[in-house]
Amino acid sequence: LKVGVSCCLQVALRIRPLSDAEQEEGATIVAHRVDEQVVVLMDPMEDPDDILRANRSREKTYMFDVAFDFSASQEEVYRATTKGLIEGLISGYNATVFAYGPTGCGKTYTMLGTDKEPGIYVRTLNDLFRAIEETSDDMLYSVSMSYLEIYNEMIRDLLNPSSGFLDLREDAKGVIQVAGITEVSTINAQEIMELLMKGNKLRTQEPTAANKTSSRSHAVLQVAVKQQSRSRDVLQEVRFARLFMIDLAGSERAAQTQNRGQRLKEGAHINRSLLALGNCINALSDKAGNKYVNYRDSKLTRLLKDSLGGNSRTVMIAHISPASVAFEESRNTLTYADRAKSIRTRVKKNLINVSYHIAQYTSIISDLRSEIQRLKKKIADQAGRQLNSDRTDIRNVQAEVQAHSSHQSRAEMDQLREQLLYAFRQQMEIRKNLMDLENTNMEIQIDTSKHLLTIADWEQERTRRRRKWQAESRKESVNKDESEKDSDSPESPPDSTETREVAMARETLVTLMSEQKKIHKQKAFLERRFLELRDRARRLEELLPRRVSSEEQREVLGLLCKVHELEIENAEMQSHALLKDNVIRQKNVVVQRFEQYRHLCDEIIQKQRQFITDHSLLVPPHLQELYDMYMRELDERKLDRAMALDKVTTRHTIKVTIVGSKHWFCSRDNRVFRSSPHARQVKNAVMTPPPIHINGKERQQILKGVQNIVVKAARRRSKALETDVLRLPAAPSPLDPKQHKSSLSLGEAPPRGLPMRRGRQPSPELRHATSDDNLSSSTGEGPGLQATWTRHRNRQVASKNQTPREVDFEARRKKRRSRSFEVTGQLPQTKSTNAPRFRPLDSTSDPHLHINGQAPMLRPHYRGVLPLTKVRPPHISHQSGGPLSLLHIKKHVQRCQFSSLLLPPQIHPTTSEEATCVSRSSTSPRRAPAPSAPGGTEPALITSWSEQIKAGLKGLQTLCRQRMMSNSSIVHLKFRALSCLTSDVYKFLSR
Ligand SMILES: Nc1ncnc2c1ncn2[C@@H]1O[C@H](COP(=O)(O)OP(=O)(O)OP(=O)(O)O)[C@@H](O)[C@H]1O
Repeated sequence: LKVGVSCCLQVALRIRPLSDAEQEEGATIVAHRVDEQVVVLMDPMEDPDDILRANRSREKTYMFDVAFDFSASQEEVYRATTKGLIEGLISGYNATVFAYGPTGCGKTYTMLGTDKEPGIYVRTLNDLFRAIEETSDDMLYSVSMSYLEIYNEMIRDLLNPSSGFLDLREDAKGVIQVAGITEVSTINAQEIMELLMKGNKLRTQEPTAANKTSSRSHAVLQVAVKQQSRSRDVLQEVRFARLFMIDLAGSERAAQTQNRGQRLKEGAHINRSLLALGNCINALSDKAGNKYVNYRDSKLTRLLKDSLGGNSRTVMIAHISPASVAFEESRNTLTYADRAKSIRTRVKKNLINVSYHIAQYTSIISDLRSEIQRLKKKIADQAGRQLNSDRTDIRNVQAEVQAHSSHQSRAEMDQLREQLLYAFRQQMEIRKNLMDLENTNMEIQIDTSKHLLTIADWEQERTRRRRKWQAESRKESVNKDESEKDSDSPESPPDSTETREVAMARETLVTLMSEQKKIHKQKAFLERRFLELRDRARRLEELLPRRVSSEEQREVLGLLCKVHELEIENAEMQSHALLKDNVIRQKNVVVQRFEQYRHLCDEIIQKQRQFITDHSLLVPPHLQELYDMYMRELDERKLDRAMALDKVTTRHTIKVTIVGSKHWFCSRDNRVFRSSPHARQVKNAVMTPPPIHINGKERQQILKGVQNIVVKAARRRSKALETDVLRLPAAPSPLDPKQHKSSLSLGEAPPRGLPMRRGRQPSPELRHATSDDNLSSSTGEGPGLQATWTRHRNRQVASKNQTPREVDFEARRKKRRSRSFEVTGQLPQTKSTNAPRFRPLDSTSDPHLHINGQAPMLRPHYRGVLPLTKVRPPHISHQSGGPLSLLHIKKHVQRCQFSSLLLPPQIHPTTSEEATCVSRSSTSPRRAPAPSAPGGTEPALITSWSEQIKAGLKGLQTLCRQRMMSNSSIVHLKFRALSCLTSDVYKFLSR
């Protein structure tokens, strides 16, 4: 807030016409307007024959800023009192207009008026909105309005009476506010008038003997105006101001109003608050300024605090009746009004300066300005010194001639200086405009890319949906015969109508394009103009040495030029800084997108992993390897470091969340083989997830009635295992280390029909599979075979150590998760012939699963399992996707320099020999070909995750190509790798 200017409270007086009642009473006119400012009040009780009082004046004269009598129109009153406040209001000056006077003297008439003769409220608002409209091309306004009444010392919202009584509060700046008042934002005069009329009807009005439509409350209309420039500037000024328009209740004498009961009580309150107002006026008008101003005596004075003694231009319109019968009231009113004239308020403009991110630019410019000022002063001093020397050497003719010539040269130099300054100023102006244009252009570009992204996202989504629909309808058409097709027509294609957001994005794009064109034109024009001006300035600079005689002058002008050059250079630098800033902002948008996808990737990988763990699915070695690599990547915070690097570069905060408690890890039993040092390291670094507690009730529920499902599931799984083994390639010879190594990959699995691992003990996996199939063998089905695929440790342990209760619990848990189990107790038809998905017996060895608050007896063999609550039930569908090949993955992984991170296999060899082979081969990345898909189905959920990831990354790739992505390229590539991993998991699951 700027320092205020002291100004006096303006006081106007209005004398209403004699009312019918007064005429009937035979009252005479005692109040006369003498001229525009002077009013005379005559005492009707004076007896001209009273000799004792003969020398006393019969009349009292009052002078106000303006005075009106019965002949004054509403328009005249408004023009002379309030109109002038509007300009100040929109420039940021608070204003108050209040009508004061005894009851029935015309306050409401002046403020509200009638339909035919509207009062100050309407006229002010009309003019305010007109003024706003006139300047709305350059300025941006927001206007809000509230309307309240103070009735019996209680504040009521006239725009929302149901809000009850409101309180007055003082904000941090000491401005009085009405807490919870309704503020209507509009710049429509008609709308405001309607609200006003509505509010006024709610105002407490009762007929009294003195006035048929006596207002029993003080009505306060508050209009708040906020204004700021539309054009973006280095320093943006926001101006705000409040206008109070107050129609006070009239002071009254009980005898005159003949009020009783409620009216009398109202009158007492009105008089009390008016007395408080009078006291404040007295105190404020005290010439010595010693009196304490007690605003706190009434709500009215608290509300008027700023209007009376603070930051406001205030107009008081005092009202009196001209009738002799109202002499006393008129005299009191005139006395108070007269006193109020000497009240001074300190008005200041309410300004907030909003500086933008180019604040540094402002400071440089202001420094340069002060430098220019200093130079100007130097020139002026020099001229002054010259003048003085002229005077002293008046007798010296030679000096006279010199003076003459120096005067001439000074004039010339002044002219030159003016021209130079003008040229420089214009150059600066153009530079500034160019910067603004550049800034706007950048913002448009950012907006454009955002909208393009919205459209691209939508189009990708549409394509995805279409493809899905096409695949489904193809499948349907294969399954259904013709007659069925006729009766049950296929689903309609997915809705491809654009969303509102996309339509709006397209519309906005068109507008942005045209804006951009306009900006380009303006820029070209300004650049041409700038070049012209620069040439002109250079020509002037060249003239300098010839025109300027004094060396000092030349030096000064040279400096001036230098300063301007620097100024321009600075402006250019700032312009470049802005440009860079905008580029960074653009990049940041892309990085943020990457971040989103990274989280998505993490989530998918973990959920898929959880899925694998829960259902004890077999994990091919190369996938396990990739997964371990992913875990290491997470543990070593590599991605986060890359993100941090990007953060530093872009100076933007990108939230990078480490998966934290979701870290989980699967290791082999040390009794069977020794993990590599790195694996141990990773294992040690893995965080343990919180244990899962299952309450007794739930456990009981779980235990009940799932045995059948367990048996059925096991049977089906065994069948499926059999099928899988038939599809697996031949196993290598156990004696050949190379082949041992290769045996870990599916490509070198035993040939179809060959017995597994002859001449050696079955691997734990195999043993496990066999033991697993104990259940199925009990149903008369043969054991399933599983050779080289990694199986979860816990499965083995579970089969040995699990109690029936735990088994039952797990089966129950599975049941909850699998819809197909729930409905039929069997796997769906299409799945039953394929790889097993659900292993009800396997997951109960989860070390973190506490039943009845007790830790399980088993030692955990893998640490960290996602909490059960994180796992979603797999939604079964029959759609196949196109997973990326392993080669493809490797390509990307190598490109990202992941190859060095492809650590020795966590691929779970089944014997110590195998472990040796593995450790030997640990330095080279696996080259296992992608397993041939046995064909089958995958849960739709996983399909959609993978598709989302792929589609998203594809979009990002395109985006990266379009933009400068150097800073984010690492992150990008890593995301690619993550995506590949996810795809592989997906691919695996789809078997
Ligand atoms: N200047 C005027 N010209 C014509 N009629 C007027 C004028 N001033 C007041 N009146 C009339 O006088 C009557 C009383 O006026 P008004 O209700 O405005 O008084 P008031 O001061 O608001 O009274 P209260 O304090 O009791 O509300 C109204 O009927 C109004 O129309």
